[in-house]
Amino acid sequence: MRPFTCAIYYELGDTASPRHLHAHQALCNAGIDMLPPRADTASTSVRLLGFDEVNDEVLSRLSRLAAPGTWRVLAIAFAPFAHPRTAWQLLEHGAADVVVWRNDSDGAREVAARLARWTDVDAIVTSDVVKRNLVGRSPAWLRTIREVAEIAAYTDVPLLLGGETGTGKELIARLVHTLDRRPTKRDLVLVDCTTLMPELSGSELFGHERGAFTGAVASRDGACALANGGTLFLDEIGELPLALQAELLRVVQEGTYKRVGSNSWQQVKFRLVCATHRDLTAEVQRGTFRRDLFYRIAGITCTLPTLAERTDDIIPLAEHFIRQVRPDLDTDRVEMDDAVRDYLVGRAYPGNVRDLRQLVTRMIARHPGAGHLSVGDIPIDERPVASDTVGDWRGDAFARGIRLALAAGASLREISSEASSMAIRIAMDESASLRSAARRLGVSARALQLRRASEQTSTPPSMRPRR
Ligand SMILES: Nc1ncnc2c1ncn2[C@@H]1O[C@H](COP(=O)(O)OP(=O)(O)OP(=O)(O)O)[C@@H](O)[C@H]1O
Repeated sequence: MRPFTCAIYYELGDTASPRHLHAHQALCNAGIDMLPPRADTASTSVRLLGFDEVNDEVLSRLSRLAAPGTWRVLAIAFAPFAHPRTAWQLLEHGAADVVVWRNDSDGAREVAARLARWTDVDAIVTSDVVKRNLVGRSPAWLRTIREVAEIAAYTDVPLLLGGETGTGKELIARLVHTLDRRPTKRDLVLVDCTTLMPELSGSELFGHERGAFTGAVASRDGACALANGGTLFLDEIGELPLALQAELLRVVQEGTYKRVGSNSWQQVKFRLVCATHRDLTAEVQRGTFRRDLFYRIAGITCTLPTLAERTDDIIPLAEHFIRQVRPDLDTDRVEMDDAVRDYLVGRAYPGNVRDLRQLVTRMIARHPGAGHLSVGDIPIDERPVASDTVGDWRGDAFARGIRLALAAGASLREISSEASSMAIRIAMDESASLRSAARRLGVSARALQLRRASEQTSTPPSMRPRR
């Protein structure tokens, strides 16, 4: 067993109780390297928090210890003193894990097993394969990566990745496949469910026989067959047509499917990773996503943090993208001015990491290749508007418009709807791309695209904006 460096923390005053000393001895016997009580050295990697009862003082000490970016705390509650509510309270106050210590041999074994798991997961998180592909050391990001690494290495249950657009769901799906420890692991197959055509009856997923539909000139394997023995990543699973949801349920549940146009069943086995930016539980409530399928694909769910929740990662990500976009540049010499750094950190990113990547790409395209990246490299449509053109928009002109609308008998709904349509039209007219218009409006590009599409279908042709 690997030796662990850890400190045991006695909560009941400075003198350790016999129970704690017993536990201490049992942990030492289990191969866990213990530091003396109250040792407070920065080099210790694990801290054990042992206590007989949970009171406010213990909980607030725990919260301080486990504050983001400080310690990962494994709390030990000594039975029979631990109340059934205790474990929850400890988790709520930041403990990463809780062991209820029933007797010395079980308790020590359990602690050792948990620490071994932590050490293994830490080794994955700090491995080259993770560091090379995924940038980020913020507490929110590290928490996510740890969770994903553990799922990938120790389980094969279906994983559902949530999170806004551009938060890195596809990248994480690829990581799960890379970290998967199956000895005979085969390929990763990616399917974007927004591109599945219902009229092909799921041929992209299940394959088809020759002549199954017009254009099926030869039989073909679908994604399920290609992913057999590997990983199937279904991106934007929330967009999967209802008819195909039933078919997919059978594959996930029983591992069987039929090719389109065939009567014989095929067997498959793959790891399933799905991703969505939608709230699938709300879709289940609305009846647009099957409840049984939802529970099948969401064996474990993991929601990726937005860039706003991990602002510490913005500059390292920007530097990573500079290196990616211009590998020919001497990145040590292409530094960012403080003003550029402040701008990048303070800016809103509705499209999250993808937005940041696009912005850095545009900046580096303007950069001559020598010297610092300065505010002059910031694209024109990104620059602040001169202050004299920015008045109080809720002023007289706005009120005049509303008065005219009310006088013409417009309802509140019509006024609100027209105001947002006009904002979209103006932002689109004044921006170089849909993405930068979306940024000005504080919405994601996808949301803007959907909104424009729905306006175009609901507005009579004569009233449609020309763009
Ligand atoms: N932690 C990260 N480190 C490096 N690059 C990242 C990271 N997170 C995201 N990216 C990059 O950001 C872009 C968007 O990531 P990705 O496509 O994985 O997001 P997504 O959540 O799947 O987006 P969508 O929901 O729109 O499909 C990609 O270019 C990806 O390489």
